[in-house]
Amino acid sequence: MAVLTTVYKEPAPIVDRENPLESMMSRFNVAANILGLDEQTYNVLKAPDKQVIVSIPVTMDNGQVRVFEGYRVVHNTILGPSKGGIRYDTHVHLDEVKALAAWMTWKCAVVDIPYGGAKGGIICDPTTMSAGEIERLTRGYTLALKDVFGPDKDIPAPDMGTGPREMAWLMDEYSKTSGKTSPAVVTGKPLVLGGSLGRVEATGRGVMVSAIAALAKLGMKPENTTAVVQGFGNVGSWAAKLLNEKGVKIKGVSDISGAYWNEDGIDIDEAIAYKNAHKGRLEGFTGATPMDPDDLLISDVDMLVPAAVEDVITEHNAHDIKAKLIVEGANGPTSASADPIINEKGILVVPDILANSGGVTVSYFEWIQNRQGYKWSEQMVIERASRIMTEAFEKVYAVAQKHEVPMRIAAYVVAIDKVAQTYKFRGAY
Ligand SMILES: NC(=O)C1=CN([C@@H]2O[C@H](COP(=O)(O)OP(=O)(O)OC[C@H]3O[C@@H](n4cnc5c(N)ncnc54)[C@H](O)[C@@H]3O)[C@@H](O)[C@H]2O)C=CC1
Ligand SMILES: O=C(O)CCC(=O)C(=O)O
Repeated sequence: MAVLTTVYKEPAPIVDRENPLESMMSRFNVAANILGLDEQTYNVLKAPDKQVIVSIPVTMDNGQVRVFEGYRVVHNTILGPSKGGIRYDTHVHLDEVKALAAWMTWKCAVVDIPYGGAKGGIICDPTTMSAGEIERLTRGYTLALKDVFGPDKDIPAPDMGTGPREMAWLMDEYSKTSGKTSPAVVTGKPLVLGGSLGRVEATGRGVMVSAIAALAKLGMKPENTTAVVQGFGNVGSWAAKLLNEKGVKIKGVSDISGAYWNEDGIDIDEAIAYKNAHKGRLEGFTGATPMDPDDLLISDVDMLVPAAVEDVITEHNAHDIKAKLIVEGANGPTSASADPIINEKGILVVPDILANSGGVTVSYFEWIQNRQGYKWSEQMVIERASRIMTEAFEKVYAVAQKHEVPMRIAAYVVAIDKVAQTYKFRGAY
């Protein structure tokens, strides 16, 4: 018989991190002003449609029951069913999930796919949990949110700390409760369960596509470009690999275990193989020299690819950045306090809601394939996603030129304009 213990919350220190919701709102406000957004639409878009907090009891391997806290925030559904990943991390908190959900709304609008925005998260440390514990947690979370999720309502996907394995459990649990196999309820699934070819690498590939487009605007060639990548999980490792294949020399990489530098360029395939053989961590990697992680983002390279967590570029380190280009693989890696400093320095930033939108774009393709019951070729996925990303990049770049604003603000302008126009036509309030 399992013993019930008190509500379990991993320590979630958010010290030294700015509030991502405030960062999101401050950019939203600037873009809303540029658009002359009416007060009614502003107020509707400011507030998430739905915020659900659930307690998930999980029998741990030692027989004790821990109760985890989970969230799902649906920001907006005017463009279609809400879409967004699920994060397993000790730092998950409601304001973070609210910001991530809103970013999903803007991201889907920027790449013009028919989704609203949502995000979920559970406060937990998956690195200290067994596969069985994570499975029970994922199934419990799915059950608790079975009325929120649905192929036409709210469609989750992977984010930090989750991947195809968790999406498979979610799909299975949802299918059992709804009495029919429902692959389209979640994307990022393993291929055999209806996952799409190209989804695993899609976000990193989109980062690469937008980085190459940005380098062209700067008159730089990939083969003469140096870069560092912060975060070596799904997004970071794929971005590093695909940029490297285009000729970019990746001099530094980092993950939660530390940062690693090689002046001659890191062998990315070797780093990925090392990580895969060492529980997803680079710790002890001998193909590079350990360095202070704080120095990675201010190192002497042309391009930064933050692909880990929020608020790593702040007013405290922005002055020291030497790169000419920042391509945001992560959501919210740059806090609003750093924006004026970065703009003053003339650094080109490809913002998160554009640069990392390749993931949700291929998730959209996965959802279409599940509904069609027809599998696309990898080439088709790559070509269509690259075209969408390139068109979105050019559109945002043109809006930035027109309004003489940074690409980040331009991306918000494009997104909010689309959502606001949809409200006008639907007359939804
Ligand atoms: N997986 C996806 O398809 C998408 C992910 N993103 C965003 O990309 C970012 C990374 O997500 P994933 O790669 O999926 O997560 P992941 O869980 O696969 O990898 C996260 C990586 O970041 C590292 N990390 C964590 N804290 C760090 C720190 N303080 N400094 C340096 N490295 C640190 C981890 O060690 C790991 O290497 C997140 O912001 C996520 O929201 C955005 C769009 C889609
Ligand atoms: O693939 C998806 O549906 C969403 C991925 C995600 O969470 C993100 O883009 O931040």
